Amino acid sequence: MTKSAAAPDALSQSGKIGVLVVNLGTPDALGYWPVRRYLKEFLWDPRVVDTPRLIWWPILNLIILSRRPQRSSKNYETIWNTELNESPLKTVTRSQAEKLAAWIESGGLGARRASIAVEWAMRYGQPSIISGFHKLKEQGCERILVVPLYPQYAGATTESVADKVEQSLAKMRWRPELRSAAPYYKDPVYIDALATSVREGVARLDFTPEIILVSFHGIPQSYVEAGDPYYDQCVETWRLLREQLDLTPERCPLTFQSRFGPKQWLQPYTDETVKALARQGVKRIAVLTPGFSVDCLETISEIGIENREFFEENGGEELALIPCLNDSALGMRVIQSIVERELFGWIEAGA
Ligand SMILES: C=CC1=C(C)c2cc3[nH]c(cc4nc(cc5[nH]c(cc1n2)c(C)c5CCC(=O)O)C(CCC(=O)O)=C4C)c(C)c3C=C
Ligand SMILES: [Fe+2]
Ligand SMILES: [Fe+2]
Repeated sequence: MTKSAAAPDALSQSGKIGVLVVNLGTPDALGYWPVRRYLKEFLWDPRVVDTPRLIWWPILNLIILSRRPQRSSKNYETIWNTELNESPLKTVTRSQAEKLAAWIESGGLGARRASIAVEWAMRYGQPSIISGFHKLKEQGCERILVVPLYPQYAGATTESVADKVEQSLAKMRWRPELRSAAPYYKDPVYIDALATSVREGVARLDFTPEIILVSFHGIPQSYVEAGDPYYDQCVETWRLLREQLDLTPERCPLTFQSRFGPKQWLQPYTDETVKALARQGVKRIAVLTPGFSVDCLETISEIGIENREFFEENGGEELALIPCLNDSALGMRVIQSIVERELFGWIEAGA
C-alpha cells in the first residue's frame, strides 16, 4: 500500500482526501494466457475499438486472441522486469505513486498539513480501479482525485478511465466527492520537463541526432473525425515543445505509432517515417514519446527495438530512444504540480 497520512487537522473534519493515480494496464505475467486475458479486456472496451460488438466479437475472440498473445508475450519478454516479475509500466507507475506519497508526507503541498492517501491502479488488469477505491475508502477518504496519466485526452484512454471509475463506484454503491485531473498536454511544467529531457537525453548520446522525432501513440482517424480532440492536443504539445527547443517541424517531425487493424490511423506513421528518413540518407535520429508517462512495450520495444531495426535496415546508423519522464525528478515534478493544482480548494479549505 502507498499512503501518506499527516497529523489530523481541520481538513480531516471535512473528509480525508485520496489520490488515485491511474495508468493503462499491462499483463500480470508473461505467457499466452496472461497476455490473452489482458488483451481481451483491453480490446473489448468499446472506447478502444468501436466496431459493433456483433462483428467485433468473432474477430477478437476467434482471430486476434488466437495469435496475438503469443507474439505480444515474446515482445513483453524483451522488456520484462525480471527482478519483480512484472512489466515496467507497473514498476514505474507504482514508483510514481510512492514518490508522490513521500513528497506529500514531507510537506510537498506547502505549509498546509493535509491528510492525503495515495494509491495507484490500472485501467485494465491489476491493481484494478475498484481495488484502489476500496483501499482509499478503508483509509477514510471521502474526497478522491483521480489522476489519469495521459497528457493528451483520448476517448480510448482518459474517457475509458472515467467509464471505469463510474462503473466501479456504482458497484461499490459509494460516491465520494470526485475530481478527475484534466489532460495536461500544454501544461508549462510538462512542456518544460519534456524540453529538459530532450536536452539531457541528447547530451548523453555519443552522437548528434540530425532529427528529433516526436512519436505519439496513434488512434483511428475516424475517432478524430467523430470529435476526439486527441490529434489537436498532440499537435499542441509538439508545437510548444519545438518552441522551447527552437526546432523546426523538419528537424523535429511529428508521427503516430502503434497502429492496429486495417483502419486508417493518424498519420504520418512512425515506422514509415523512420524508414523514409533512413532512405533519404539520415544517419542518426533520436525519438521522443511524450504521450506516454511511463516507458512501456510501445516505447522500449516498438521504438527502441522494432523501429531501430527498420532504421538500420534502410541505411540509418543510430536510433536512440529518449526515455519517458517516468518517475524521474522531472516526471515527478509534473505529477506533483498536477496534483497540487487539482486539489485547489480542497486543501485550502482545511489548511
Ligand atoms: C486497438 C486499438 C488501440 C487504441 C485505440 C489504443 C490507444 C492508445 N493506447 C495508448 C497507450 C498504450 N497502449 C499500449 C499497448 C497497446 N495498445 C493497443 C491498441 C490500442 N491502443 C494494443 C493492442 C496494445 C498491446 C500491445 C501489443 O499487444 O502489441 C501500451 C503499453 C502497455 C504495456 O503493457 O506496456 C500503452 C501505454 C494510448 C496513449 C492510446 C491513445 C491515445
Ligand atoms: Fe495502445
Ligand atoms: Fe505496439
